Amino acid sequence: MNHLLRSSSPTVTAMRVIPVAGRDSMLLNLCGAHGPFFIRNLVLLESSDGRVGIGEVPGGEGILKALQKAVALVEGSQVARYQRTLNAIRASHGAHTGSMQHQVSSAAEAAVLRQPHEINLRLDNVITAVEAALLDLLGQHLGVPVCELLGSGQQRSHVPMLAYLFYVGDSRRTGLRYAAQRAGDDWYAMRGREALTPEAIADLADAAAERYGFQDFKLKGGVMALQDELAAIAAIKRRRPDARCTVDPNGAWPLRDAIALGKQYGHLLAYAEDPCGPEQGYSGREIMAEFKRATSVRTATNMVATDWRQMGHSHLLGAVDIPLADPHFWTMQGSVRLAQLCHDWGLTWGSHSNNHFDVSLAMFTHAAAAAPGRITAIDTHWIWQEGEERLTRAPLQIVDGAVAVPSRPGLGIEPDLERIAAAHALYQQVAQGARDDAVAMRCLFPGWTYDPKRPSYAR
Ligand SMILES: O=C([O-])[C@@H](O)[C@@H](O)[C@H](O)[C@@H](O)C(=O)[O-]
Ligand SMILES: [Mg+2]
Repeated sequence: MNHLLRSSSPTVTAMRVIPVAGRDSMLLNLCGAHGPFFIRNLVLLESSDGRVGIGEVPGGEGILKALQKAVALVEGSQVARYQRTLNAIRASHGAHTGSMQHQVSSAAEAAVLRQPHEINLRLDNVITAVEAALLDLLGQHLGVPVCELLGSGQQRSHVPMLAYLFYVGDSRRTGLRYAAQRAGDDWYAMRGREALTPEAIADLADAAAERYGFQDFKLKGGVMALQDELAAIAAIKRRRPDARCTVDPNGAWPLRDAIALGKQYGHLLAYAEDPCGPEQGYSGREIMAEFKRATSVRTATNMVATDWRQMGHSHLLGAVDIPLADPHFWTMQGSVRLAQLCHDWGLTWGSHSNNHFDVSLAMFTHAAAAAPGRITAIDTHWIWQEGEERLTRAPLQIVDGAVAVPSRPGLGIEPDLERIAAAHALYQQVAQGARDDAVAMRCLFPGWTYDPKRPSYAR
């Protein structure tokens, strides 16, 4: 490198890694139930021109430690040379430049059965946290929004989001510290109350649509019997015939049943997300391809095409129409690169999500804003936190089912340091290591264990 190059780039003067926690409802999934708190990791960068850049990624010790290890590589670096800094972090983990597959968890962790929400935890989460914060700083320095620095630049003014619906357990029966349940029929009251039937799911869809204007709906499945989850979709469609609906059982449905019901009810679905997973020695990609061929239902995934190598296999098999390229594990740049490929190859880009704060909402928004062509409404868990949680002064808003892309420079958000300190204090009080959704489920069903092929609640 030529050290004599003159650069007007600001430098990073300080990097802080801050684990934070927020409150959640008792959302059910294949792995159990969300506990009363979720955790995330934040990166805050200060620059020599007096600015602050921010990034947010999943919580957990592995990512936290890897981010702390990156501090020495980030501090003192030039903001405009962010690629060089990201490559240095990759190299410090033994990854090649641009490699997408290194895990940050230990070999021992990798050896145990990985649950759906663990599949996407890897070095790219670490890269993304720093990448987002550096792009935020660079955008502010140059006076342009982050989406204009990604791929071929900004492609849309609004990003469509979907209503991510969950069956909700009765948190009062758990003895855990969930927020008190409220009376009323607006979204904020309903999101904390039990919802276990098709009509209750349709009520949630109505309340979410009323509050945020959604036209797209996703039900987290793997909880009830397959036909009951499709009955919940049918209940939404009865009330909203034009709704675009999908269901995501995280690969739990046996292929035979999924094909039989997919043929009967597939017309209700805009696409099916990870309907099936590995079976009888065949990979999830092979089984998904069989499902698709047999039912003609389009498929989406955040489980079987989660990096470039898997994408290659998936494409050769014709397994997936909609890769859900969450920037938190594809990186912001990687996610947009995949969006460009989807556009050129006739696939549809979308994004997966996990519980997140409003920093991630901005990150999703900028990545999706830079995705060319027709995209599918992207996942966000934000509706389960919106109104009570925030780490920025003015979170982006979901209006008419979409977020307007901010025209302010960088990510277009302003960190609220007091709220961040409070979320960190909560983390210190409640964090219990890695996410384990079995804990809350065992409060309802003592001795409950995860089974990737059995619904978690209706057993
Ligand atoms: O929040 C959840 O329970 C979801 O199941 C999440 O963990 C998944 O990673 C994700 O949303 C998905 O689409 O599979
Ligand atoms: Mg999914």
